[in-house]
Amino acid sequence: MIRFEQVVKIYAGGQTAVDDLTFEAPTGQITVLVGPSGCGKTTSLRMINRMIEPTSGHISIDDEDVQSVNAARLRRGIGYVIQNAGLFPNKRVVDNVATVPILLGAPRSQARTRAREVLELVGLPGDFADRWPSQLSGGQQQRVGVARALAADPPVMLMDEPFSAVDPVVREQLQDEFLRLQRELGKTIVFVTHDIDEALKLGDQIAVMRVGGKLAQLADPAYLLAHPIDDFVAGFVGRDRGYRALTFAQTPALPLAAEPTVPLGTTPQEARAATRDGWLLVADHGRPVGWVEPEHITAAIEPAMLHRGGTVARATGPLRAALDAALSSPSRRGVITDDDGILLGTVRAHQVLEAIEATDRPEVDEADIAPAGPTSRADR
Ligand SMILES: Nc1ncnc2c1ncn2[C@@H]1O[C@H](COP(=O)(O)OP(=O)(O)OP(=O)(O)O)[C@@H](O)[C@H]1O
Repeated sequence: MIRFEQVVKIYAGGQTAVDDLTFEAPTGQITVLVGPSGCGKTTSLRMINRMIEPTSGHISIDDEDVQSVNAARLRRGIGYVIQNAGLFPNKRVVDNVATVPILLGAPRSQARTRAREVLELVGLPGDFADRWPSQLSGGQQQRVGVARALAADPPVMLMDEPFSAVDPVVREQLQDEFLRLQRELGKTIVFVTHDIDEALKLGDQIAVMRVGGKLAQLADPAYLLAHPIDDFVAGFVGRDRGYRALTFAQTPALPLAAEPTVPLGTTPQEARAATRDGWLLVADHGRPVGWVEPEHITAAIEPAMLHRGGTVARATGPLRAALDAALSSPSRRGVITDDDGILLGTVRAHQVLEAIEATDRPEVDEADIAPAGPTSRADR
């Protein structure tokens, strides 16, 4: 666990960057520091590995005060990932990743073997290792940055806007892969971002900071969305927070209606006989593949005829996904499957809304600042 106790940082010019910061980042979880530009996120992060020294207060890792550890040694034991990856341009990818293990005394060949393993783990197998950083895309460079931080298998990782410099599609992929990795590795991570959506997606708990370096609220994502502590936090988590909170709502049993399906290859005549309201669900071995309008087909059903707009939701997934499935379906019936993608039935938007109405909201805690709840990544 990383613990901040009344940490203050006042820079030489008199600028208070961090003001009386107290919080804990629990072992094996992702704590996200989020807030507007200049609120002291990076300063807070860099005080953990002593790239910046606090003016007063204490930071400890597993009850050991970081001030009592040699700064260079401390840093080698903590993974650190920054925006734009910060790779050494004159070192091949494999040697970038092997840097810390070598500094820690690993023989070069062993460090390189480990580097190749970690590169594979982050989705850069084979010949990527032998390229120069300039021969990689921005997203691939970020992956190398994550691999480099993981190479020495540190229990603690500090990540400063690691996915901000890539386009939104690549960012989503990197976030998904990062969550998958974290489920396997269970590192203690402090992650800085100014993007509330990224914070809500990645954080087991979120520390919202305000300009002046003060902690505004510390809570898990569902609680933060349901109970922002003041106007600043409410504004920061956004106007559509009620809708976004559905991402975290436990799914009650939805009233699913049986939905007739036909396979690919069904003739127009058969399809017209099977439809109830002009739309017909096509499934392949129980897996829904899309909707057709039998009135508008003139040949046996093939993939190119399918309406692809509708999303599919898992029965165990969030209510937001079920609502989206209903709203995006051309038949207005949302397709619901089991975890293996097998059709369970369909649901209408008003039924999802009724389920939402019946859902408990997170309770308001007596304390103004809520502790992170028991929700873990694996549950989402
Ligand atoms: N070396 C420095 N000397 C003086 N002031 C600094 C220094 N570094 C940062 N600051 C100031 O401290 C405050 C906090 O900066 P910090 O970089 O920690 O914020 P941040 O929340 O990470 O911002 P951003 O999201 O823009 O990166 C800012 O007002 C900044 O101008």
